[in-house]
Amino acid sequence: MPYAKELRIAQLAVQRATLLTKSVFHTTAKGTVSKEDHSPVTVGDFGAQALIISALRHHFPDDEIVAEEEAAELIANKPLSERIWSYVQATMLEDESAEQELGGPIQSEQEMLDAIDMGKSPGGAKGRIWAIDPIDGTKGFLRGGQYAVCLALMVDGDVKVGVLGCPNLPVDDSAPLDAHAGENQTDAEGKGVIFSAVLGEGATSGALSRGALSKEAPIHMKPIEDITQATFCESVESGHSSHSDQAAIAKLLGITKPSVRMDSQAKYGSIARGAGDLYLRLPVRADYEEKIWDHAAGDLIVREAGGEVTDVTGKRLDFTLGRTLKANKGVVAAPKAVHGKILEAVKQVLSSK
Ligand SMILES: Nc1ncnc2c1ncn2[C@@H]1O[C@H](COP(=O)(O)O)[C@@H](O)[C@H]1OP(=O)(O)O
Ligand SMILES: [Mg+2]
Repeated sequence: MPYAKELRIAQLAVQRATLLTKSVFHTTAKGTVSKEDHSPVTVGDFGAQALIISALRHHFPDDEIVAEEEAAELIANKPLSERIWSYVQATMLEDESAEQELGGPIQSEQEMLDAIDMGKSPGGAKGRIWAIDPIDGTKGFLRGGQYAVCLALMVDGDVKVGVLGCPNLPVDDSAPLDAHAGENQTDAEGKGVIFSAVLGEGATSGALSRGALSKEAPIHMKPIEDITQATFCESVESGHSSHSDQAAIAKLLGITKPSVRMDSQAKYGSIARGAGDLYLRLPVRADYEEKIWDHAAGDLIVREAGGEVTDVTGKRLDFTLGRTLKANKGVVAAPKAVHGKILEAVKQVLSSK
């Protein structure tokens, strides 16, 4: 299979980084990390980014990396840096050979800071570029709801590999999404899934456990026979996408079920496995540029599961323009067969504003 090594390393790196975010969440819940500047998001974001970059550097030293965080804040804040370092040191895959495969643990706090700072690539249309979002869905993470650890490889602007670690989604692909999918899912029975895709090779899901990664199963979007029965996913945050425009589109399509609100790229994974049908992300602010790390993995996973992903004008997401999707506005993701129909409704609602 093409990109087999990249896929394997990406999956293990996401698995390990996800473990760190979970342990930060749990320690925080017990009150250990409580000061403002040691917020669980900050600690989890930096720690997960360090772990992912160190694995990528070990295997693919010449690749570029686009990641959300920079180390400057930590260099100016020693207690915060030490706090993150303690989590990074304590996080290891249970499967020892997999841990070794990732290049083993980071050796020092300085090495951790150096790793964090290797995510400053400007991105672009040429070469091999990884995009990392160590904790996508910050608000969901804090609520104990949905968040995702996201990693994608682009080659000459084309997403080739995408991996999403979603620790609070059900393992079972056929578990229906309900309106509470985004709430307090932490450590509920049977939670934790890793979605993966390689361009041209399909998309899969598997259990995201502490131990060796389980065998994965192919996933597919659900064929929609009657659009009025569709379930659509949207952000929890009304500042990230327009709930009112999305409601108007649903109404125009005759959809009567309430939307399922959840944070992060868990939305892409959920529709890719057929648990939901559509993902609508209508812009709130005309000047917001979506970040490549917020979409690269999800875009590929949905397309490889039989879906189509465009912006609100019908253009494919364009990952060649740097760290943001500056040529796109919003996201419309749906099974191929109905995407055109959804897009018509999107255009109609937007033009009537
Ligand atoms: N105005 C905005 N429009 C769309 N997305 C936004 C906006 N502001 C922030 N975001 C991004 O939305 C992502 C979360 O999406 P979701 O609502 O689907 O969970 C975050 O990565 C966040 O970026 P940031 O990390 O810079 O805050
Ligand atoms: Mg994000």
